[in-house]
Amino acid sequence: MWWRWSGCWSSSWPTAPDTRPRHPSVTSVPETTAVPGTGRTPSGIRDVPAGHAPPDGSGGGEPAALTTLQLLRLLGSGPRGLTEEQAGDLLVRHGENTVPAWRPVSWPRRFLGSLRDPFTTVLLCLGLVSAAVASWGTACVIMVLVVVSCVLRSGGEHHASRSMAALRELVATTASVQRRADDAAPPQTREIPVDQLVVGDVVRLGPGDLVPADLRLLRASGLTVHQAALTGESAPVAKYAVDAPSDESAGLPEPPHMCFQGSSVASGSGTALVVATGADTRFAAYRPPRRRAQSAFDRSVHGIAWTLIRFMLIMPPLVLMADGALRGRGLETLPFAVAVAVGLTPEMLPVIVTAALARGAAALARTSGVIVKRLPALHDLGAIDVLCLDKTGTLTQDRPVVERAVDARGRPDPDVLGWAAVNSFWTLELAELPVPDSLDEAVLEAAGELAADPLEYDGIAALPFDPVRRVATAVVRRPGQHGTHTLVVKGAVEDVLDRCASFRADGAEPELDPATREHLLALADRGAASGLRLLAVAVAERPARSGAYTAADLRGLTFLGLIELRDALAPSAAAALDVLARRGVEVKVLTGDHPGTAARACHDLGLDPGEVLTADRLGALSGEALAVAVGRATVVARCTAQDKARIVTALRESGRSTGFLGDGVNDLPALQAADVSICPRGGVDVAREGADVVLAEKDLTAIDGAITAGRGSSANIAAYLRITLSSNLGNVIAMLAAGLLLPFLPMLPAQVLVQNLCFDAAQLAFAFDRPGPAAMRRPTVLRPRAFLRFITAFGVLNATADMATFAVLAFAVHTTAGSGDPQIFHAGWFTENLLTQAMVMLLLRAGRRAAEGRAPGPVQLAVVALAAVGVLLPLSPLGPLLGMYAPPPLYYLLLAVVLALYGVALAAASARYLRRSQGS
Ligand SMILES: Nc1ncnc2c1ncn2[C@@H]1O[C@H](COP(=O)(O)OP(=O)(O)OP(=O)(O)O)[C@@H](O)[C@H]1O
Repeated sequence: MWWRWSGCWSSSWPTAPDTRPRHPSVTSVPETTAVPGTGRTPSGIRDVPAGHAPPDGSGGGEPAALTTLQLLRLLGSGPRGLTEEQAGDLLVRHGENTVPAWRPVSWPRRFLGSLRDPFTTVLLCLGLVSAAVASWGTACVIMVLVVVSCVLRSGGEHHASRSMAALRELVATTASVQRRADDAAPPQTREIPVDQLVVGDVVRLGPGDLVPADLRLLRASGLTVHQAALTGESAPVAKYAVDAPSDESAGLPEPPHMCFQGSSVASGSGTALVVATGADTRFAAYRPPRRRAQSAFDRSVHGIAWTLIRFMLIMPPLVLMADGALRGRGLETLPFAVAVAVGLTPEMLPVIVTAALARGAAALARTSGVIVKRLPALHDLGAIDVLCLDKTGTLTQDRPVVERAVDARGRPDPDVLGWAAVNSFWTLELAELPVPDSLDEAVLEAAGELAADPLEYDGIAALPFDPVRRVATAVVRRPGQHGTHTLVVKGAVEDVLDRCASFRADGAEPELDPATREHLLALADRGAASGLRLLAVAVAERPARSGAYTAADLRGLTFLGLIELRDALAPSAAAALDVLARRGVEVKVLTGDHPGTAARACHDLGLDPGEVLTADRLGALSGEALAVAVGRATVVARCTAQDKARIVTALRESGRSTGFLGDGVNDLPALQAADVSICPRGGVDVAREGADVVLAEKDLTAIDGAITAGRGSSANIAAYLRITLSSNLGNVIAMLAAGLLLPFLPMLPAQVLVQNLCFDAAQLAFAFDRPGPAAMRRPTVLRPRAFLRFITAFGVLNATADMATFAVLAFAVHTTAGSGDPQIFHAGWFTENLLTQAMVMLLLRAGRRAAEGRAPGPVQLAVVALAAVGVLLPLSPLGPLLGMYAPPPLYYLLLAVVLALYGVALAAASARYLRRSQGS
């Protein structure tokens, strides 16, 4: 059955390209077939595989300058492609088609790279200062901190990048290659991983494909490519096959008959010969760095980090000056001042960020098949508060079925379906599209049931569907009518009507006046309002000609009627939309489809469509005005790729954290513009390759899972930052105060640093924590002001507990020992610091938890370990080594009271903070 396309289209396409009638094409982008012929003598080609020199000894030349025949002979290939054996040999000899810059970074390089982290740099500087004043103990402990944090960080990143690479393999791009089992066998088209391509392979290109290597076109139909990555030019560029290139065209920087790796197909299709792979491609030579704008979360974390670094840098001179002025101490205080600055550093931040993200991404891949290709995108996912998506396949199943075909009067008319099938069949056939469009499949399926046969016509030329023009055109010859060509056009109702001058009704073809046009649009609106998808069909007769057809020929058409298709709603969409709304994520549908169809789909899924906008009404708006207009709407219909990108950009610039879910070539600019780009695994190559997150299926439920995982990781990182910084700040305030009040240093530098090491180790638990449901309810945003308020408030509370401990310690030591022994003071304070830190970890974390009734496993364990070290270390043999002697029992008793009071204050403050932050 000719209308059953699935399978036969992608796996084996026998010999159609060589046997079908071929003609120049329909638009400014002509269909071209490079028939091998003769041309200039080649003069030296770079990429010729060894052993593939032309038998005529013609040497070589630039692939762009040779004739097709010369090039094929030079590469030992042919229009039917290589044999599997030849391809295998070439792969072994010349290696895989991968760009060297993409090879993974080794662990030692990562280790060196982690030394460039700002916190590490500051620590190293402080270590050097300590060494310069011969404070070797401090310098050694700082070095241990640096090495531990770099090993953990580079190890974590290395592990994360290896698992990411393994995950990326699952969504690796493939190329459609034409190969033969042996010399005598017919060519078979099959998908192979892009890295398996070799020079001489013949590949097929279709809309959305990434150009997998440097290629010379053998045939092309309406082919345009985006080559912005190579040239910076954002508009698609026409490409066509040329058999014998002129000097002028071959000498162009981007010859029209060559496609280069790094570009992608915007529309049309082509068959091409691979002329360079891997390191020999142009892309490998000048791949421009693609820097992404920092996400809001990254910006907040960096902002906080730099504030701390400034604070750390002013800390040692400040301590020195204050100590000098008030206590008359000199440079001997420097190691202590350095240790205080080190105590402020959240040096585990990069480690915890990487570990939390990698863990979240791995769990997501394991549980729902969602692959996060760029690790920080997991944060961005957690932060999105607006999700833009297309309609087809997201809200609907993308399995349209023709409901009926009607003429201009709205009466059933099988002829309309017959012409639509002619259009679908010949556009698919002549354009050699690797994957048929679902609307075309539906039309062919329905027409097959009516026994309509497009093969009665001869296909002449075709221009496949173009999302900007929104029409597809086939030029055919009716049986026996050699002097006439028939243009058969189908597409979006408004776009087809714009090209019509008359309409067919009751056997006549009256002029299409404005009133009839309005009437036909209203007919379409009624169909759309009941949720139907619509295709308008029109034809025109033209005298036969051999020259190319252009877009200008698509006018003066006769409107035939409409095809109405029903695309059932996706079963899980309604529930997923509801969950997204409850998570505080606003959904916006940006579609190329009819406004009525999109609004009805939203309505049926329980998403209030409100006022439905069409992209042409937004044309004049930009920036803030556009964001306001789009902010109010749920559906924007009739969007082109550029409209979708403008809308996403406007939302982002208005401060919304924006995600975009799309899978087609017309979604590409919007995917690039979004904070997080999400694409299903079945999306076109270029969309999938550029996406931050790849879903197993185009399913909104999976997005909810991904958002939850993102919020979980971000919540852990935010909790780490809040807890660490507030208790570090508290300790630093208390140490400075004690330093000024006491006749001796409140803690020795080595004690400060050991205490810091214990804190750091315990806080690693945050990377493995499971935040409670409260963290999942809203987008995770770190608001720096609120954040600073938090750390100041809790820091002061912590410092108050510390100061109370001084008093207690002084009292206990004085009553029992009769003197203020610094070693006992140090031990007492060490214990108190670690115990308060453990309490902060437990209470600030469990404050949220307790309300939700779940116990935090890893954090709880870390808290117990930290408390145990705090109590036992000064009592152990290590205590005296670090300059600490056991405080009297009375101290522990009084400390318990202080801690109990601190615990109550902390729990109350934390509950108040929770109430306020949940209310805001
Ligand atoms: N193969 C095709 N041939 C002719 N017309 C088509 C074809 N595919 C789509 N159209 C028309 O173009 C319009 C816009 O299609 P487009 O692919 O841009 O958006 P969509 O897939 O319907 O929506 P979404 O962007 O939500 O996925 C459709 O409403 C339809 O009328």
